[in-house]
Amino acid sequence: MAPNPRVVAAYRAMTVLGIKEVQVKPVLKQLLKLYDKNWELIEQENYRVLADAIFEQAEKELQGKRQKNQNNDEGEMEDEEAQMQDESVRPFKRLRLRGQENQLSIGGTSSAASPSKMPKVEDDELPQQPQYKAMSPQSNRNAETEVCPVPVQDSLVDKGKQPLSSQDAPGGRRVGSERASPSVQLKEPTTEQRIVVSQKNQLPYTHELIIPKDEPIDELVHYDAPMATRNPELPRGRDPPMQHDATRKQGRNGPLMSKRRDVGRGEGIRDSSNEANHEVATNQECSTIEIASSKSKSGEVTLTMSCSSAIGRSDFRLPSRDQLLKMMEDKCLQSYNITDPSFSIMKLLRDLCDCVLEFRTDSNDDSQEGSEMTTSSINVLKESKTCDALVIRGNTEDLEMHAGLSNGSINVQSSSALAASHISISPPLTTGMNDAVLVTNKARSAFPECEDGKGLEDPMHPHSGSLVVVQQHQLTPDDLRSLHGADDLSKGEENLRIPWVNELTNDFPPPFHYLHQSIAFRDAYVNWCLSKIKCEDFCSTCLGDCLLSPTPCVCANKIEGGYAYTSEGLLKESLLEECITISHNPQRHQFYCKICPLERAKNDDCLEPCKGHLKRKFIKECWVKCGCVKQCGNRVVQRGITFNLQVFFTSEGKGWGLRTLEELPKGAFVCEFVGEILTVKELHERNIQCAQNGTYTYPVLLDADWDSGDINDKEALCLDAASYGNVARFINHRCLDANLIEIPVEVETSDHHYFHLAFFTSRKVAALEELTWDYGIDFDDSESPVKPFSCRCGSKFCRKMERSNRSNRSALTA
Ligand SMILES: C[S@@+](CC[C@H](N)C(=O)[O-])C[C@H]1O[C@@H](n2cnc3c(N)ncnc32)[C@H](O)[C@@H]1O
Repeated sequence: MAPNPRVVAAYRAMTVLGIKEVQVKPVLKQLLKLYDKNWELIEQENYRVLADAIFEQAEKELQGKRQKNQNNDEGEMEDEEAQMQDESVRPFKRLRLRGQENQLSIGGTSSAASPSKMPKVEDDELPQQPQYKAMSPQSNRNAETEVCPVPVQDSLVDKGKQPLSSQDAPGGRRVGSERASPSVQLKEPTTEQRIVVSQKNQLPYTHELIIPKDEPIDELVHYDAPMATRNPELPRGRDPPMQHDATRKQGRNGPLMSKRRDVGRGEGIRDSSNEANHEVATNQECSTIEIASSKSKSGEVTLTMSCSSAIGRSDFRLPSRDQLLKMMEDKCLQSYNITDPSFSIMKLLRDLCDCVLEFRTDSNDDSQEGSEMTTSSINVLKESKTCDALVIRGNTEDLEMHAGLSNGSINVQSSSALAASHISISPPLTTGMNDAVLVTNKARSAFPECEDGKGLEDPMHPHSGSLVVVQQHQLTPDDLRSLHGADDLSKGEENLRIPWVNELTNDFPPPFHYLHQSIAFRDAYVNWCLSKIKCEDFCSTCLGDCLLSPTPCVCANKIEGGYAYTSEGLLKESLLEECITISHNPQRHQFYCKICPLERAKNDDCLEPCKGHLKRKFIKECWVKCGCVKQCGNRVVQRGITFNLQVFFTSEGKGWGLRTLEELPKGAFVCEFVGEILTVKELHERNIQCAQNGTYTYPVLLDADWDSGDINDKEALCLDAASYGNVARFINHRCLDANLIEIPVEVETSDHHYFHLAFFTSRKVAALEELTWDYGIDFDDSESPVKPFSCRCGSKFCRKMERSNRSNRSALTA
C-alpha cells in the first residue's frame, strides 16, 4: 500500500527539526486517535501540535528516567547522565516558541491521551522511510534545508528609503562544503544558536516550525538576546509617566534578581526559559517580559512589556512572549477579520514603531523640537492607572511606548531630543523595525544634541543600550549589507553569491524566502522516490560521462535527437533553435486537454473547454540512479547556478531585475524557476485569496502532460515564486526577443507531471545585460491572475498594444 502522503509529510516536517521517525510514529498515532484522524489539526502551523507532543513525550520520558535515577540512588554518575540527556532534549524544548505549553500533552498531564487509548492506526499508514518532497537532491546540499527553507534574512528587507550605494560585486564561487556548513549548524541548533543568531541570520529550524511565515522582526530580534524578563531601565532624571515603582522594586530585590546576568549595563536580564517565565509569572508585583531584543556590535534594541500587581487578579500570570504573540495573532485572525495567514503580530508591532517614527518626522509639533529632554506623550485611549505597560524603550529616553493593559490606555512617548534629531535628518526615515534596530557610534554624531549625556550614550554606559532607535543611514555599510543580504540574496543557498544593488532609489528588494530548489506545497503530487524510478528511466549500465559514449544513453533517448548538451555544457544549437521557434509561434504548438485541470480548478460543475497549452520540448538529464558519474555532461540544470548574477533595480520602471555580471555564451544554463509546487487548484484558491488581499502570485504553469488522459488534480502542477523562490523571480518580461528561454528539464523522473523549468540563454549575453524572459502572457486577458503591468520591455516586438490572443502558457504573474 502506498504510504500515506500526510504521514510522509509529517515525518518530513519532523525530520527537518532533527526528530527521528521512531519518535514521531507513536506520538502521531496518538494524535490521530485523539483528533479522530483530523489531519488538519495536526498539520496546522507546520505540525506544531505534533512537535509539541513529541517534546512533551521526550520530557516525560526524561523525567521518568531522572526519577528512576533518584530512586536507585545511584550516585553522581547517574546525575551526570541525566544531565547529559537533558542536554540532548534541549533543542526540542526550544521549539515551543509559541507558548503552547498547556495545549496538548501526549501521555502527559494536560489534555493527554492515555496510552490505553492508543488509536488504531494501520501500520502501513506510517511508512518506515520518510519520502521527501524536496526536488533535485544535490549531494552537497543538506536535505533539511531542501525541504524546509529557513525564513531567510530577506524577509527583513522591507522597503526602505535610505540611499544605498552600489553593493559589492559578487564574491567568488564557493565550494560545496562552504554551502553545507550553515545547514549543519541549523540542523541541530544549540542553545547558543537559539539565542544568538549571527548577522547572517541563519535561524534555527525551530523558528521555521513555529513561525512558518514572514516575521521579519522575529528574525531580527533573535540576533542576540534571549527572550528575557528585564528590569526596564528608567529614564535618567525622571520617572516615566506610567509608574514603574513595582518594576524598580522587583529590580532591586525581588526574586527575579536570582537569575540575572550582568550585561554590562548595570541591569539584569533573566534567562528566557519557560521555567524563568513561570517564575516571573508567579511574581505578582511587577514583571516585565522582553518581547524582542536585538543586539549587534553596534547597539541593542529592546521591546519590553511590564505588568504590575495593579492587575489585582490572583489568577493573573504573566504570559510568555510566545503565548502572548500567539494569543494576539489568534485574536486578530479570528476577531478582526484578518484573513491573511501570514499575518504576524511582530510585523504589526514593527508597523507601530514605524508610525511613531513617521509621526515624529512629519510632525511640526513644537513640543518635539529643541534639544531639551522633555517627554511628549500620546494617550491613545483613556487615562492610565497602572504600570502595565508595553514599553518600547529608546536609549534611556529616546522612545517609549506604554500600553495599559488593564485600563485600556496606550501611551506613546518620545523624547524631544530624538524627535528633534529625526526632524533634522534629511533622508526620509526608513520603514520597518529593521530600520530602528541598531545604533553605531555614528549615532553620537547624528544626534549631537545627545552629547550632553541625556540622550544616546555609549553602549557600555549603565543607561545605554536598552533600545536605540536608529535610522538606516546611520548603520555601517556592513550592517546594512548583512541586514538586507546584499552580499548574497540567496543566503548561501546557491553555489555562488547573488548580490543585489540599487543605484537609483532607496528601495530594498522585496522580502521573500530564498529556495534553491522547489518544494511541494500541500497536495502537489511529486512522488518520485528512488524505488519508483523505473529501469527504463535511468541509464544503469553507463559508466563515466554519458556524453562520451558512442551511443546515447537511456536518458538521452528520452528526447528526440539524443543528448541536449554539448561537451561544454551548453544547449545544443539545434535544440535551442527548435525551442525558440516553438516559443515564438505558440499557436502552432499547442495541445488541448480533454478535461483541462485549469478549467476544472475554476469551476468543476460547468467545465469550460481547454484554452490550450504549449507543447514543450523536454530534456531528460541523468541523475543519481544512473550509472554515470556526477560530472556526466548530461547533468547541467541539477548543478545549479554557475554564472555570476546580480539582482538590480532597473531604470525603466520595471522594478527589480536580474542581470549577468559576466558574458554568457548562447545556450548557457542560467537558473531554473524555483518556487512552491502547487496544484493548479491550489493556485486558483491562492489567487482568489490574493485578489481579496490585493496581492499576487508569481505562477508558472507546468502544463506538462495534461492531454495524456484523465489527469487527477494532484498531478496538474504549477510553481508560485511569490513567497518562496529563487533569483528567477526577479527576471522581467520581454516581448519575443528575450535573451532567456525556458525549457522543461526532467531530472528525477520522466513522467512529465513535474519538471524543472530551466532558463537558457537564447543568444550570447553581454556582461551587465539584463536577463529577460518572454512570460508569454496575454496583456488583454482580463481573467488572468497576472498583475496587470504596462510593458516597458523596450523590444521592437513589444505586444503590449497588440491585443494578441495568445495561449495561457507559462503565465507568470506578479
Ligand atoms: C516576476 S516579477 C519580476 C521582478 C519584479 N520586477 C520585481 O521588482 O520584483 C514580475 C513583475 O515585474 C514587473 N515587470 C516585469 N516585466 C516588466 C516589463 N517588461 N515592463 C514593466 N514591468 C515589468 C511587473 O510588475 C511584473 O508584475
